[in-house]
Amino acid sequence: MLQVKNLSFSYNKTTILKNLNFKVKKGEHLSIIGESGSGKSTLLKVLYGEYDLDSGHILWDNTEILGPKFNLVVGYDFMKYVAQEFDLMPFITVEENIGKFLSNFYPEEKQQRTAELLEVVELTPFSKTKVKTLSGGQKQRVALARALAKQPEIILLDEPFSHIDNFKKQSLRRSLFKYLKTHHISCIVATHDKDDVLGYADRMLVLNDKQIEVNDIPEQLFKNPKTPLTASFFGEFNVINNRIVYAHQLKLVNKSNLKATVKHCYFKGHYYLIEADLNGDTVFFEHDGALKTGKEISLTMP
Ligand SMILES: Nc1ncnc2c1ncn2[C@@H]1O[C@H](COP(=O)(O)OP(=O)(O)OP(=O)(O)O)[C@@H](O)[C@H]1O
Repeated sequence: MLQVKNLSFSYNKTTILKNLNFKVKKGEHLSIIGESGSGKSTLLKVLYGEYDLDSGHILWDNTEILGPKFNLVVGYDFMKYVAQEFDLMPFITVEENIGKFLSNFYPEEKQQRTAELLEVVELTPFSKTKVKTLSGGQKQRVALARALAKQPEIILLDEPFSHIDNFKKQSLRRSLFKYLKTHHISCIVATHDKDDVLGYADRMLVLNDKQIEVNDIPEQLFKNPKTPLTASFFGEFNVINNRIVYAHQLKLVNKSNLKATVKHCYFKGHYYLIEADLNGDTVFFEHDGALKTGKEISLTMP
């Protein structure tokens, strides 16, 4: 289990993380979310031992994770970290990059393991391709496979699918997260994408103003977001009568006390997002058809 106790960290004199406390159990999947600049990447780097803490402790089971002041080489065998900038060897092939950290003593096992990992990241057809000729998304997948090569106990992923197109993202996400769960590998994923969280993460931690705003089960946070920041992660929302109401919860009805005027209509595929004026405030709701600008409407909320 990973235990983070009273962790504080600053770059020079600027505090980025203040007094964080949380745990990640074996095989558990934790998502870290927060606005750009809230310190998600910094937290992953600190957990990896890339920096020294101002104060606090990080423990993986009984091993204390320490920064460069105490370690000549950053990192531990049980933990892998895939940064946003993946640092691969460009002049060798995909399979050589993945196999780089596997023992040459057992060539058959090495080959099997490489083939298994290529499948997890859906790069089997590129096994003999030189990394320098790959696209950004393909390189990101090689970096993921390489981090898994030696079966870590915990993996830290910084926006793991940021370079991967939507077409591939869905299946890669399923394949990778399924692999981590089956092999009881704990993972901490910094992300901006709710699809990386819903359906996969056991817990979701929201970073705000250097601290943990909330750490809970994603379903709870989705159903009952306590703050606009949490709600905004899941989608378009409104604050009406001091309540957070998602756009999909606000419905058009024949008659109600919530009278609004349509301002704009956005085509969103299987629905339209309607922007309306409600007593001088802008509200958004989802509707299955387009509505004309200027139309007077009535709305209801749960
Ligand atoms: N090496 C560094 N030295 C000094 N300040 C840094 C360094 N790296 C990041 N910062 C600052 O720390 C803060 C947190 O940055 P960080 O990259 O951790 O945020 P983030 O939540 O991961 O953002 P994003 O979602 O945009 O990736 C930012 O204000 C950033 O400018």
